[in-house]
Amino acid sequence: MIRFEDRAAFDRALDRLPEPDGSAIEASAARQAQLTKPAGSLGRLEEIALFMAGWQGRERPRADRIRAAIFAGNHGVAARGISAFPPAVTTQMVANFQAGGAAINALAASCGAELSIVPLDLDRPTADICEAPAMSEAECLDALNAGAAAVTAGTDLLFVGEMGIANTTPAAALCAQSFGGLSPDWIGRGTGVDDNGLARKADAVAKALALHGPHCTSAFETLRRLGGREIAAMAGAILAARHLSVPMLLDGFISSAAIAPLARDNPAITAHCLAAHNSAETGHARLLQALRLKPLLQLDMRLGEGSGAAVAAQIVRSALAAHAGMATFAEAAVAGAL
Ligand SMILES: Cc1cc2ncn([C@H]3O[C@H](COP(=O)(O)O)[C@@H](O)[C@H]3O)c2cc1C
Ligand SMILES: O=C(O)c1cccnc1
Repeated sequence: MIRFEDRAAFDRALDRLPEPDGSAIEASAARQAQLTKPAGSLGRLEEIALFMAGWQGRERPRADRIRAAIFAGNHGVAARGISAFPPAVTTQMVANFQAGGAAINALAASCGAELSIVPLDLDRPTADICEAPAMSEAECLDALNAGAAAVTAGTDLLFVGEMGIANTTPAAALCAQSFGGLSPDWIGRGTGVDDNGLARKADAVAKALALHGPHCTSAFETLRRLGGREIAAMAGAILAARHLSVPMLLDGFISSAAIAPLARDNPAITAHCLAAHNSAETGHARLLQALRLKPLLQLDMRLGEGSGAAVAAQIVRSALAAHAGMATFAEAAVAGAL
């Protein structure tokens, strides 16, 4: 298991990222070239198979052990009227996850993922990012480590998700801080705020950036000041997964925003991640471009919880089923290309 002892350990882990297993990728590509289909005809399914081969270190990667971790946190900035729902919904939805009644329960079961729910100090919202850093150094480290603790070596595929009323606002702030651009580019309606709510979000992001921007000199500091516990937990899980060579699916706007400050410091952090889908939330398409990730799906989803990743996991399973299960030209006695 990975644990970040202090912020310097987190910085070091982000600085020294392991690479995928090149020989497994080569072996997998050699097998792919022999399968009974025109070269390239399975399109991105072929890329996915090689991606998974590299991180799993095997010619025929598997999708038997899929795990999902959903992190939940509450946000002080929610008091600014920036969500269409009250903050109490975070805790209520955690109970719903635990009872099996949320979208992610159904979708995780459908893709065969083992789901863990990780509530993070729900009775202690983070500070309002317009007034103070969201978290102390110790709180941020705890959240990063809660994420890291959810990652198990030998997992075939991992995805992370979140629940935290108001968290599209810190997510927008993280994007603006990490990649620049105008705040409105990163601000969307989240759970469905009206125009006044949208204006309050823009105001909150502008205030937070003015207060913290000059101090956001590292990924850790950016997450600590502008993020939230569930967001830092997703970042910790992403970095830990990299060090345990576990391939990942990123979900929507918020899970992609969690990796943004890491990518700002070390763009190579995205190499073990596939982007599951392009969320309907404003800013996600721009964010995926900045991360240089091409989403697998465009389903107009905008839920979070890891829901888009659970659907995309089905695509990964299909890719690996074809790669492992198809006959070669020789085995099937089919003539190869002229
Ligand atoms: C019932 C319900 C279930 C959810 N599941 C995920 N979210 C999503 O909506 C929230 C972010 O949007 P905003 O910034 O507008 O609050 C997060 O909790 C996110 O996971 C939900 C929201 C609600 C209301
Ligand atoms: O894309 C997401 O992750 C998202 C969008 C809106 C609300 N909650 C989550």
